[in-house]
Amino acid sequence: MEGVDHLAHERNKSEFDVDAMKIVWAGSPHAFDVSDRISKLVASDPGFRKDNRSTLSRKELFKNTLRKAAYAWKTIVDLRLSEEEAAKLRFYVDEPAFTDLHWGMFIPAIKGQGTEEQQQKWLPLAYKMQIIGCYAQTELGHGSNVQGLETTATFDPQTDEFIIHSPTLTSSKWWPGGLGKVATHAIAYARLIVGGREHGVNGFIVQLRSLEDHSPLLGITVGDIGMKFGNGAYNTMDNGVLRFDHVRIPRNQMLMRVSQVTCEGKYKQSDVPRQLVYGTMVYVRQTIVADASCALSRAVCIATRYSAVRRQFGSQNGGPETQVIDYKTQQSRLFPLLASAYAFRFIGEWLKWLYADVTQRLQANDFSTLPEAHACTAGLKSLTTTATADGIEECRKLCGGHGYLCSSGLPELFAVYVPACTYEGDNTVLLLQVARFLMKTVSQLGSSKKPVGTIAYMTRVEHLMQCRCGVQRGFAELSVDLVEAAVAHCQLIVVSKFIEKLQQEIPGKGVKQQLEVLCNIYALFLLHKHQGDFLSTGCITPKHAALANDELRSLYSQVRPNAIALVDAFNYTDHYLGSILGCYDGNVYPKLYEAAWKDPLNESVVPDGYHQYIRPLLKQEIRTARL
Ligand SMILES: CCCCCCCC/C=C\CCCCCCCCCC(=O)SCCNC(=O)CCNC(=O)[C@H](O)C(C)(C)COP(=O)(O)OP(=O)(O)OC[C@H]1O[C@@H](n2cnc3c(N)ncnc32)[C@H](O)[C@@H]1OP(=O)(O)O
Ligand SMILES: Cc1cc2nc3c(=O)[nH]c(=O)nc-3n(C[C@H](O)[C@H](O)[C@H](O)COP(=O)(O)OP(=O)(O)OC[C@H]3O[C@@H](n4cnc5c(N)ncnc54)[C@H](O)[C@@H]3O)c2cc1C
Repeated sequence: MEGVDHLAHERNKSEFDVDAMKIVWAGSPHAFDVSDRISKLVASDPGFRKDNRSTLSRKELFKNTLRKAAYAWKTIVDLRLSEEEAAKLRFYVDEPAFTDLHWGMFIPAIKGQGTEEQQQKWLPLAYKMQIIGCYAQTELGHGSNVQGLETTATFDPQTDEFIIHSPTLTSSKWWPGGLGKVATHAIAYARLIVGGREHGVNGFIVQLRSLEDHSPLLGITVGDIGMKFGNGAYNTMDNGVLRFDHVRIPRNQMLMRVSQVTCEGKYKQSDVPRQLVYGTMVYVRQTIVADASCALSRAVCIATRYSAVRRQFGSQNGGPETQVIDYKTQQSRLFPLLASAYAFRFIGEWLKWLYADVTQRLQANDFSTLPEAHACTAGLKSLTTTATADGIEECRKLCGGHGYLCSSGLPELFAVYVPACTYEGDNTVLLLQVARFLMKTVSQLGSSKKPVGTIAYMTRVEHLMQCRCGVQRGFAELSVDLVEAAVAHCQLIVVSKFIEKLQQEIPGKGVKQQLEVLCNIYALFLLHKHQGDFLSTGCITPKHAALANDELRSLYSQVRPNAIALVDAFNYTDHYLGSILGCYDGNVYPKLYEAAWKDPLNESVVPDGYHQYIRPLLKQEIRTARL
């Protein structure tokens, strides 16, 4: 029945202060207040409805996304929302759109790679959305290999301009979000050519469309690259294709914090690492880790609530069947994902600190932690997105057949999320960067340069390297093993930072105890999953492995009474979850049944096409093959 909490009995089992855990999940009382207020604002405004997405055509879907983006912007302006509140509103609108790239990449690129003068010119226009930007780096022929990009930017000293050109088909910009139909400007990455000499890939601000009638400017060919994975999902985003035909831009539209070109045509490289040109990608990778905890926690919330609602088998003398959440197999699949959601939340908090710290150091020309920041953002982006994409799919399976319904929210969540394993760096390519960092660290063992921070533990392998220092096989030859070592390195960071989180003051009855249980589940589940490596290297004995298994089962039993409260702590509205299976009150079956009849296919009891195709079949009016 409506208004009845079908999960009340589960909520009454909780052994900790859920409101206190909500603050821990949000990060602070202030962050909780902003999230709670804005999520409810979005949920209560019919202008942000999203339950019809799977029934719209691509063009209807895209136009609806533009409407919502404009409506969101109007809401932000009318309510005078702060930058933090506005970001939260865009998050809870929950629809990939051009604004993700305008706010998430175009603006950060100007802030990170533009000079003070360039920031003063372009940021006010971007913040007021008087221009809409995208990040145009990837090309048809190159994405991972940034140094392989083919677009050219040739300096013309006669006119003090750069000529931006797409020399080949494969140099066409391909994938940039927001590019296809909306962006008026791009940060385009191109090979800088000055006086016939190449100076690597740099970023250039290029206007793409008229601010009067939105038509593409002279020399610009631009459009959408077409439908992507899934129906609604990421098709709300106009990922685009862009070709330049000798497009001229003023010299001062090359982002010049890292490298400069003078009006005399002199190329100058600042005394900063050239990799700062990649700074926007590092920034986005750390935000993607926080996004991973959001996406995984959504899926886990849905699967946990539904696992408590769903009963199957086990009825004794006509009594109620067993809740599937009580099956040990269901717990062994679900609770490690619940623990991962919390683990990724805390590693996301730490990575945000690491990024802020390296940014502050860069301002003082201190580049000492840049390699570690690159390795951590690359590795943790790879680890958390892979685990989250796999976790969302596991949550769909944990919900049985109903998990495959769009009304469960899981198919769309999966379809929107999985590209995170590719965008902002293919996950394997990024792990290879971590592996390169680890090997460089190992090669420096024994020198005066002692490993610190997240690689401090590597001093312990020093003895290994000394006895094996002569044995070196090619990086490429060992890359599979090195990628596994990179994953293990990142997992160690996640576990370490979870443990460090527990050493902080954590208010609320039973809250720290619950987090300790989740931390132990996360760590022991990894040990169980990789026990072959731990056993073969002698890190643990078979008895240790058995003890870990026993402890995991015990920990699952400890989580069980708190599972619903632990997902309630995410404080997601039913609107944001977009899932009948995950609705707060657990009143699933009536809602599933009601939703079915709303499908357009049920607008008529006799389907279109019956008289044309089915009736002739049934009436044998179609010659049938001799049976
Ligand atoms: C239904 C609801 C759904 C809810 C879920 C929603 C979830 C999503 C929510 C929000 C979405 C947010 C919006 C996201 C939208 C998508 C955005 C995507 C945008 C993009 O994809 S932009 C393009 C990204 N492209 C890449 O990442 C390219 C990857 N390739 C590279 O980074 C580089 O090519 C490379 C690093 C792999 C190699 O570079 P290269 O110059 O060749 O360098 P190397 O020779 O390998 O190394 C040399 C040296 O440099 C060091 N180094 C490399 N990179 C960096 C760096 N970034 N910073 C610092 N140092 C770096 C490297 O370590 C070497 O050092 P050494 O010499 O060893 O000391
Ligand atoms: C939804 C979505 C949104 C995007 N948005 C943007 C955007 O806004 N702006 C933008 O510029 N780009 C964007 N991209 C592009 C994205 O950044 C690239 O697709 C991504 O960097 C991967 O590069 P790639 O496509 O060249 O993959 P590839 O590198 O071609 O990967 C193909 C395979 O090759 C393997 N591989 C590649 N190099 C190596 C190597 N050295 N060693 C071992 N294996 C290797 C990879 O692991 C992978 O298995 C987007 C992509 C998607 C899917």
